Amino acid sequence: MAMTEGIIFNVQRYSLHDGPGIRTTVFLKGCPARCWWCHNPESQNPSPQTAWSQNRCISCDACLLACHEGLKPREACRACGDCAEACPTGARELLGTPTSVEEVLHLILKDRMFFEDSGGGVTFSGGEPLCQPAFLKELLLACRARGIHTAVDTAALCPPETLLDLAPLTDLFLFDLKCADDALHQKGTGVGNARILDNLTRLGRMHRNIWLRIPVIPGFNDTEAEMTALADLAARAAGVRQVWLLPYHGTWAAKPARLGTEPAAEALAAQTPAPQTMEHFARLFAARGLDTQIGGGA
Ligand SMILES: C[S@@+](CC[C@H](N)C(=O)[O-])C[C@H]1O[C@@H](n2cnc3c(N)ncnc32)[C@H](O)[C@@H]1O
Ligand code: SF4
Ligand code: SF4
Ligand code: SF4
Repeated sequence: MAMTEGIIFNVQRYSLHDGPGIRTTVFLKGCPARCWWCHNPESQNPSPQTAWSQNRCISCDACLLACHEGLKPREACRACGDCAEACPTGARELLGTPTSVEEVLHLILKDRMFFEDSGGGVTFSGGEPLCQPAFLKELLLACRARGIHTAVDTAALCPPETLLDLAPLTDLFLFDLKCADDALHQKGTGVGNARILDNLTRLGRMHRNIWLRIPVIPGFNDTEAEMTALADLAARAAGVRQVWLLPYHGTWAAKPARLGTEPAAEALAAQTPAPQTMEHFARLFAARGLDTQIGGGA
């Protein structure tokens, strides 16, 4: 097997919200979008980076001593991870590790028994997993060769050739749609949605197992007009088996401080939508004949 490496920032075992059954979710680093609500902001930068949690720090200076460059400021840090390794409390972390296909596979195979018993498998998420296409392709091939069910959790922010090349190797797509209006999409995520919609049309022509995932984000797409437009779009798309409406949650909240960034003003004001709001939006999709669920994905 080739020794392709990718950058991953987390592997979550026993995940119940990223497709059917019990799953291992592998998070790949790098994303061209900057959704202000993103619960994985540590995924956006494609390179390994350090983080620091003030509330865990006991001011022991072990990290300072470990960094032979005197604890580099963020811009000069080469993300070697020595400071994180020296930290006794986990306050200093390295987010993102170059990892080979074999290493990822080794982790995945630990849970094979759970996959078989529950109808689960592995989900590749991120970040935008399609930003590391060669790595992802080898992982998908390796899983296929071992009969492991695969899901790719994507916002389809990639050239169509990349998506279509990986489609025959992927058992399930968790395809994210964030809003129908291009200008609104640009405003909320930093990128337009023309490529995403085109990718959905192309994927639907060749793949029969797409679950659309639509995050319901207050102040962004939680309007009757947007949800109706998304429901129309979902009803027109080919290959869609299910629609999942994901209520916004604020689990990103502690992350900007760790990453040394500022949260967006919209994020500070956002509240999780009420269950009645979610149910109302779900009815818009169900009324168009779509099998619609509210929640995380399974
Ligand atoms: C972090 S994304 C990674 C995959 C891909 N980049 C995408 O956006 O679909 C995984 C899922 O989390 C959802 N998500 C991100 N931030 C969220 C938040 N604050 N509340 C609810 N869902 C969120 C996304 O809409 C997507 O369905
Ligand atoms: S990751 Fe390496 S270079 Fe960066 S601050 Fe830590 S020890 Fe220094
Ligand atoms: S090693 Fe960890 S606990 Fe000690 S000063 Fe550095 S960040 Fe704080
Ligand atoms: S596309 Fe996904 S990973 Fe990228 S910023 Fe948006 S929610 Fe986060």
